Amino acid sequence: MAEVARMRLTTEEELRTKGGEITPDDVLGLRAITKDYLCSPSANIYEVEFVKFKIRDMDTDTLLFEIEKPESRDEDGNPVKVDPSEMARYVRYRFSRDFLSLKRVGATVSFRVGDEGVKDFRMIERHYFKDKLLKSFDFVFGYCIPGSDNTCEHIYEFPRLSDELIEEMVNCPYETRSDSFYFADGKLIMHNKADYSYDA
Ligand SMILES: CCCCCCCCCCCCCC(=O)O
Repeated sequence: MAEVARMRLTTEEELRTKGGEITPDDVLGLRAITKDYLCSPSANIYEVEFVKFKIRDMDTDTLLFEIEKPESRDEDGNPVKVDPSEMARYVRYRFSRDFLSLKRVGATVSFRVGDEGVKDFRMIERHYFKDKLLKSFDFVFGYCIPGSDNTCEHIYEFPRLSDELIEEMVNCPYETRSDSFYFADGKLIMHNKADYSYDA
């Protein structure tokens, strides 16, 4: 509670016009899903490239979702670097109602970084239903060495959702949304969005 009271509230409009870099504290102050991206794909100066993502229910070790990017190759069969501006920044997930009763979900992400090391790589991901903030996650990847392939799993501890809220979320597909903000050395370098339905 004390932490929330100390937090500086921010708005998307304010961050869009503030000038300079967007910081973790800036996005932690947001109380609504953003309408647009807070940085352009070209802000990804470290050429971070996500190549694989999977999530599992940690209590039963059941795989819930998995996606792997097929590697692009040139005519000689050599891997081709993907232009960051070509990477999808928006993902739509369709889960069943049961997903909302899970307690802990493990998300394993594999990513490459370019020729420069990434200091303090961190993701802040904020989940909303309509205009309500459900939970904000803060995952630290730490330092990534130049040219490295990295894989790590972070744990989403689910918030407790009332039966009424679950019912509403199931009945309002894609009105549950998230903003994923990625920082390197305290500066915003990537912003991805997702939306969710729970009626599969
Ligand atoms: C229902 C509130 C808690 C939500 C926790 C959801 C965990 C979902 C994991 C998938 C997040 C992927 C985000 C993305 O693709 O950018």
